[in-house]
Amino acid sequence: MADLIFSGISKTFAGARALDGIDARIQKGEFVALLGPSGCGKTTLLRLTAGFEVPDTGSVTLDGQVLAGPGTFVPPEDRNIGIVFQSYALWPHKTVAGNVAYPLEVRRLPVAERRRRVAEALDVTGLTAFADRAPAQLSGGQRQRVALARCLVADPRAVLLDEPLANLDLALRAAMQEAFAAFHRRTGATMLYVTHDQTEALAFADRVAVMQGGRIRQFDSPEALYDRPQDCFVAGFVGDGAVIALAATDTPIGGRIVVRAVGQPIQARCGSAAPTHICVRPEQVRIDPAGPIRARVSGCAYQGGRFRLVLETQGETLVAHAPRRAHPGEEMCLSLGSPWAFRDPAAQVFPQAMQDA
Ligand SMILES: Nc1ncnc2c1ncn2[C@@H]1O[C@H](COP(=O)(O)OP(=O)(O)OP(=O)(O)O)[C@@H](O)[C@H]1O
Repeated sequence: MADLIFSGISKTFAGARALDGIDARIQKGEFVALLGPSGCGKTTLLRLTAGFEVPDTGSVTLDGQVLAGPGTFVPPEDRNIGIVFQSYALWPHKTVAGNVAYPLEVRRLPVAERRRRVAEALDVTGLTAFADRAPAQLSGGQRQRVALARCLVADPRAVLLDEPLANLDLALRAAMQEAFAAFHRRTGATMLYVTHDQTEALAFADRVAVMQGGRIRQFDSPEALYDRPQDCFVAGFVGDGAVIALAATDTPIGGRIVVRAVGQPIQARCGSAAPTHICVRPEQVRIDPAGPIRARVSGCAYQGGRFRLVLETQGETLVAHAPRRAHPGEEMCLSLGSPWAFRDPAAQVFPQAMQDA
């Protein structure tokens, strides 16, 4: 398996920019998710990697080989990259084993070698017992596992997965997410996984590239995206909580800063000299009778074992988790524990210093 490098990639369709200067390096054996709203360019990046599209500028390199770039284009069939789509694209008249064997037949591998590799791929994907069934006799999740086995049997340099679980129901998705993660652990395959479901991306990917408007906004581990988002889009798109513009800030000392938000001075963690916003996750909002922030409940939803409260204070909306139900209109006091303060590159307004506020 191989390093996959995107360098300065842009792609325009009929005057509309689908990708706008993508730079990223995916390491050998990494499981990377491309996460972002509809139309942000995830599928286009995947299709460029597979060779179904050609970049306008920039290059795609796999294990030191330029696949696409100025004057170079390696056709899809010569890239040895496996692809799993949400539509399983199985041969209906072939058995499970026949479908999985197909790429090896095309390559004219000897029969004994074919049998060995098919048996191995069926074993890794938990399909050995289904080898002789037709695709029509399988569930959606089993069919998706056949597609995965067929892709793996060819020993690809990288595996691309385009929303592979989009057609499955919720319970099956959870089981299949676990199956993909187990598969990744077992094979060590470099995997690029497109999804707009952040639970899926955060749960299993080593790193997640959060995309918007054809650009990668942040490429980080799931915990870094959640704890230390770099801009308002990532803070709002990944995870639950609130993004609040700051009225004023102090000078940061040792990664901590006092900021003014929701009418209070608040101790925050910080990674930049002049933050413009804070990201407040539900775990950082404490319902505390002695807390300095007065808030009014505007919503309450049961989430299995806890309630998600939506709280209004000083024109801002916070989210908290609570052990008991609260009612709209109910008032409560809150304290905030260490939200994350960051500087949004697009922020126009520069916060005042605390002493001016
Ligand atoms: N073949 C094409 N012709 C014209 N426009 C295209 C083509 N393919 C993609 N686009 C446009 O490029 C942009 C990015 O599309 P892309 O499919 O990569 O987004 P996506 O993030 O995968 O979205 P989704 O989650 O909805 O699949 C969109 O505005 C889309 O309409």
